[in-house]
Amino acid sequence: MAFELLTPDEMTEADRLTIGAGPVDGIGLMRRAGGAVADLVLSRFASAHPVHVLCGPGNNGGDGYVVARLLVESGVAVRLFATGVPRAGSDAALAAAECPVAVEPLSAFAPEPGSLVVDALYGAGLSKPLAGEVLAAVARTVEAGVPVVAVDLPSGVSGATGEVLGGAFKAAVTVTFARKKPGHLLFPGRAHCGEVIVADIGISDATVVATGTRCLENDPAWWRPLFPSPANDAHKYSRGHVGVFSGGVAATGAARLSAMAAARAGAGAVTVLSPGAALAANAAHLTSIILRRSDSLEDAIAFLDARKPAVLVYGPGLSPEPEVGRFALGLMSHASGRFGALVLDADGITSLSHQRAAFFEAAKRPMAPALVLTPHHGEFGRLFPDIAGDPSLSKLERARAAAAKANAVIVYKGPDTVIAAPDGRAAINSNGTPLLATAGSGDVLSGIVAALVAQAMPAFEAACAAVWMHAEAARRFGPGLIAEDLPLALREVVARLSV
Ligand SMILES: NC(=O)C1=CN([C@@H]2O[C@H](COP(=O)(O)OP(=O)(O)OC[C@H]3O[C@@H](n4cnc5c(N)ncnc54)[C@H](O)[C@@H]3O)[C@@H](O)[C@H]2O)[C@@H](O)CC1
Ligand SMILES: [K+]
Repeated sequence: MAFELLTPDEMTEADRLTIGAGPVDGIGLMRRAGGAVADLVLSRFASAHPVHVLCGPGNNGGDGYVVARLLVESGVAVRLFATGVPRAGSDAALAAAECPVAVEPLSAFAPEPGSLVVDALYGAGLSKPLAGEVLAAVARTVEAGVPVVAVDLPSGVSGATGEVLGGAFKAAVTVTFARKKPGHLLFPGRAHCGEVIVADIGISDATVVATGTRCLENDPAWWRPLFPSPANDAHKYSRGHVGVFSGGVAATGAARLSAMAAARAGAGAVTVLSPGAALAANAAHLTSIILRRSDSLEDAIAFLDARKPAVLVYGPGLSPEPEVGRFALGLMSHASGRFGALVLDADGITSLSHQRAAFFEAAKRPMAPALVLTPHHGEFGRLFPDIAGDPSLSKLERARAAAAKANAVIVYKGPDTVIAAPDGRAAINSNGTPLLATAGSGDVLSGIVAALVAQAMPAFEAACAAVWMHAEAARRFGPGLIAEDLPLALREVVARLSV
């Protein structure tokens, strides 16, 4: 599986294990890394003249010296600008010694029309914000508008967090090695990487696994084997029954969006649980979705006892008041034997910020339902203010910390949605689209998650699949999308996943 993401530390470990196992040594890996970048330059930027290779003092710079040598050997006009000198005896020093191109100081670098910049200043070893002549080189490159090929990462982008430290190159193409890094997928770094190409430099799949990485790029390739398909003898309830709680008379649409999405994502039966005052509003807009009155926890429990739905969705169209959170806690304490999982979204999450401790305690009880929380940034900050307020944590680390704290699968939404499980597994989504930045799209997502869990897909994989399907449906529909379009747009996505 090639979807693992390696943090810079894990990548260092992969290098170490590979070199330790032999026969390739450090300079051998560096020659392969530089060779992959040179191949890319020759195939994609054949007319670039000259190529300006910018080299830093570490191994990223070492890759740059290899690139410069190989390009010169291929007849390309190359100028090489360096900041700092590779440490004596290092692989980078060896690469520099093999490079026939004269070294000019970085301060002399000025992009020329028609040129290409190869950014080999800093990669995995970025340790502080860009400053001084490096920042000036970034500014001159942006001003000149010349294309940039970044080696491993655009200098200034943290491979671990996607943060931009001080400033960063904006690459047309980034060539990284063995596997992508979280910083290629997390914003703002992702916006600096351009197209990301992963070059094989001889680090084996087994070595990648041996680093202990527990983070994946979200992709159907690894969750599709768990994607549900109905058994030949299925009936509507065996295909998974989802219950969705509706808001009051002026806020019923969100639950219906969620319910429709659940039905389109394969739930055999979906029930909207509506306050009496909103029954008529819901009834006017529902056909295949079952409608049931529910004005109290007792009403809800009566439904659970009678129908034993697999999954409940609680949040769309509700309000952030404490009683909404108390109702969620009530559902959780009556889950055992009645329903298997609870998807909390929107104000179902915000309302619990009034009773955080009770919620976290309830989530850890042995008989608690499986939980999936789908917060956007604001909701995340309200339920997990300590985690959200810790500037040392990346979005990936925040999602993981929240998943452990709430004993829940966390879908931390955004352009770079992170899905994290309480056991430490995580995924970063990469097919997101700004088309999803539209009212009601989150309600649809919660319905998809619920439907997949109701069809017995494990919660983490279901959440990953739902996030991917949601974005894929939006992409297929295209511009003009509103949330109402998403459930029908899911049809084709489900059909393709089901073959
Ligand atoms: N054998 C290996 O380990 C391999 C490493 N590879 C390359 O090696 C890179 C990692 O090399 P390193 O660990 O040496 O790290 P880097 O080359 O990314 O940077 C480390 C050096 O830059 C300095 N530095 C970091 N940030 C700075 C800043 N903002 N301003 C000024 N100086 C700064 C550090 O003090 C250190 O001297 C990868 O990104 C990849 O390109 C590849 O060649 C594949 C094989
Ligand atoms: K770089």
